Amino acid sequence: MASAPLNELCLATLTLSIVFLTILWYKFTPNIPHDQESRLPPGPRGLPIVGFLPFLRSNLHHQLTELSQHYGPIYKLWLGTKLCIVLNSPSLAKEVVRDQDSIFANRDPPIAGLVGTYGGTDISFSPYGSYWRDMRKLFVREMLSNRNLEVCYSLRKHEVRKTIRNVHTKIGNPIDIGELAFATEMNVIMSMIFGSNFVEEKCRKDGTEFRELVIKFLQVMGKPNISDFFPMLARFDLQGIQKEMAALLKSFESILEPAINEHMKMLMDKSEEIQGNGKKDFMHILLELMEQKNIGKSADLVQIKAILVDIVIGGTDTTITTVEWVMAELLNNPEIMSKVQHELKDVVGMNNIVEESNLSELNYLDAVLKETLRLHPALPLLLPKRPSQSAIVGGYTIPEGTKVLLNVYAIHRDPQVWESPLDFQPERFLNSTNLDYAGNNMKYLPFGSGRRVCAGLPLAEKMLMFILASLLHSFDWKLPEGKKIDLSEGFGLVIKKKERLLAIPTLRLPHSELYQ
Ligand code: HEM
Repeated sequence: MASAPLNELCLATLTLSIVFLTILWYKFTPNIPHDQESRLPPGPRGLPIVGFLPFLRSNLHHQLTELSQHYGPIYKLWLGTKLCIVLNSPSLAKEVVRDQDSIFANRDPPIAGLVGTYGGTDISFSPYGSYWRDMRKLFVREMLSNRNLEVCYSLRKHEVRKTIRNVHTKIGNPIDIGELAFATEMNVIMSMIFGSNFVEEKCRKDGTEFRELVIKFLQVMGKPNISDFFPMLARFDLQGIQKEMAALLKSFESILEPAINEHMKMLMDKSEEIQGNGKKDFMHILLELMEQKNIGKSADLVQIKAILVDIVIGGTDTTITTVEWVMAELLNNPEIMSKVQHELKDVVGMNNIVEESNLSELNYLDAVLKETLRLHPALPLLLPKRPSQSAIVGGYTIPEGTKVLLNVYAIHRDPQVWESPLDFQPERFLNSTNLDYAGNNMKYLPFGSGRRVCAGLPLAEKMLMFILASLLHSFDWKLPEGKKIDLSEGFGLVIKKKERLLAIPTLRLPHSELYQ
């Protein structure tokens, strides 16, 4: 008996909620003009109000690839009040990142992404325009200039050698490859940003904690958030995602702020240490440029911190995930691993350690890396785009403000584009002249293409090749007894292996001093 009023209450609440949501839906669903609506691409029918949202799965890129088999290379999904259009072919990619790049260079960041980047004041999520252009120029031309990358080689070498020494102490024991790659990449990035002292003091102490933080940051950013699909609900933060992201950003700041402050002080004191040998770390370049531009003081700091989020969070997880996938594919394909090591023996020699000058000669390893990024692109849907005006793509209308996903995962595995697309065959990259990372060939886009192509590409390529060549030249690797490779994927903005990869190293080089 007592449950009857409760049921009535539930029913009333439910009815009211439906009425409320219906009103909101009508009020906030973008008003697409009738002539445009009839020219939208096809797509699955969702439910009223929520659209396709209840049917989304956690491995979104798989699901979107399956949908392209039903609805064709361009289709639409209504996700709450948000219209989302997915592109799944090289010719459609060309229309967007080549023919109409200036319209599609705008981003559609998730709300968690905005919270995690101080309102999108970083490079990745800032809208297309002069602010983004200045920030990107500063990063690409100043921080990642050829000269600066050359000058920083000693830092990269120092960290990679440290990793080799570390593995040497664990010969015969299982090593977590992701953890190893993380420590190396993070130390390199941190020393390039703050100088090597910071790495010794800080990263060493908080290494594991920091890794968890980086992983969590990208997981939270990739979580489906009701606020993104019903923006009018964002203020309620119903899933607590915005709050969680704000807390993660605070933890990130607590690690970086002392170093930023120290640099500011050093710059103000014009200390010898920083002036000296032309070897400026990123922080120094950033602070100097900000000072030259006379941007207001508080704006400076926010911009600096936002750029650091891109480099530290965006740059490291993509790189280490890729190292992990390469090693997993090589352990799964021993004959390919042996070809890589043969090449290392020929190019580097068994009495030498890998130097960055060797990397351009390692054609087979380069092909292995490219093939891995074909099958396992770290960002399989790139970063979402939002056209700044309505456009026609594939003969269909894409209205202004739509979320546009370029499904690189589908393109990279399309049997009409690649022969035996699911097989791991590095040879397919050996004699191809235009399958590079710059996004010139629309069938291969692991770093995106057009104006918003990955800004960290020169550093990413150097680091990936250097870490992999060094690990594979110094050691032989095998799986722990009885273990099989599991190539299934986890969930998040960056697609990682579901299971951590453990592998056992044995010595490969003849002289112990090559491990010092
Ligand atoms: C394996 C390593 C990496 C992969 C696969 C990767 C991939 C990508 C992709 C797919 C995009 C989006 C492109 C688009 O939407 O068209 C991107 C953007 C970006 N990446 Fe990377 N990335 C990697 C490493 C790095 C590193 C090491 C850094 C920095 C040090 C970096 C910094 C950035 C930035 C700043 C953007 C935003 C560019 C913009 O919006 O203008 N990435 N990356």
